[in-house]
Amino acid sequence: MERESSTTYEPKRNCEIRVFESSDEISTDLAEYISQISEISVKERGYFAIALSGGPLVSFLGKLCEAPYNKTLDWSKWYIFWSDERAVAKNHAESNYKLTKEGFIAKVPIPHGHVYSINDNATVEDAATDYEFMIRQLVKVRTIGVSERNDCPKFDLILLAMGADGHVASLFPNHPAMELKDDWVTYITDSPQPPPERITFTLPVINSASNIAIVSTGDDKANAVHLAVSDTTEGPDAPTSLPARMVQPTDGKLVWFLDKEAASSLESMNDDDASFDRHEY
Ligand SMILES: O=C(O)[C@H](O)[C@@H](O)[C@H](O)[C@H](O)COP(=O)(O)O
Repeated sequence: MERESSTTYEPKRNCEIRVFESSDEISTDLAEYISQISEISVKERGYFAIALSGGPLVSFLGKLCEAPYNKTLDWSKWYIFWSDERAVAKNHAESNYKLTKEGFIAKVPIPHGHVYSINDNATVEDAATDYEFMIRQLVKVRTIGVSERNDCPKFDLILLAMGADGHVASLFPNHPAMELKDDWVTYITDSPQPPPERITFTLPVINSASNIAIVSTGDDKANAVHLAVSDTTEGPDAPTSLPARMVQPTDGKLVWFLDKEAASSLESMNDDDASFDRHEY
């Protein structure tokens, strides 16, 4: 795909930032990005283990269901997981599973048995335990890779959205769930955004992925994007408790997909904290 890079900053933090004119352009580039990672993963490991999030993310997967990807990708090697789920029934309008099924999975030939949804028929505590157990089984047989650094699952790709408060998956600012080091999957019962009960990957799992993409649009995200990618470590803006900032792959690659509005605060970064590669397409 032809790309033009308009501005490049010396990267200090380990990420790439792609800025687009419209959601449609994000969708186009994201499809190519996912397709390339899927092909590499299938070639190298025989599988493609991808974790999705809920919310608006599925609306960016439309191009992946169309030509050429619907014909060229080896969908039989895809394994689908969720980085978080809201504690609602699978047929509820707010179910991440339902949103993803209707907007993506039903449109591509991924084998039914490769879709690992989170149990909606248990307490959030039990659902988190079950999901972690299931992931452990799949790590053992290497359907999901393993991080050599910490034995965490190494998903080929984790796709995240970000809220205006900087939350990713169901990890919210200042929430104790952000501190978990040994759990892979946890639950919360006090989400500041409804519904209150949710199941979520922990930061060690997110950060162990080979590839992480954060897709974020809208000017309400501009401040969180700025705090997440800046090098500020002191002062009132020090974003140590911002979940999106804590997404720091240990051995993988992080790419931000932003529209111009979400990227608008990046323009004000000066040379001292211009800490990212910025490309406009
Ligand atoms: O799980 C949820 O309750 C939300 O859907 C959430 O995680 C969402 O991804 C962000 O809030 C970004 O959503 P917007 O880009 O639509 O603001």
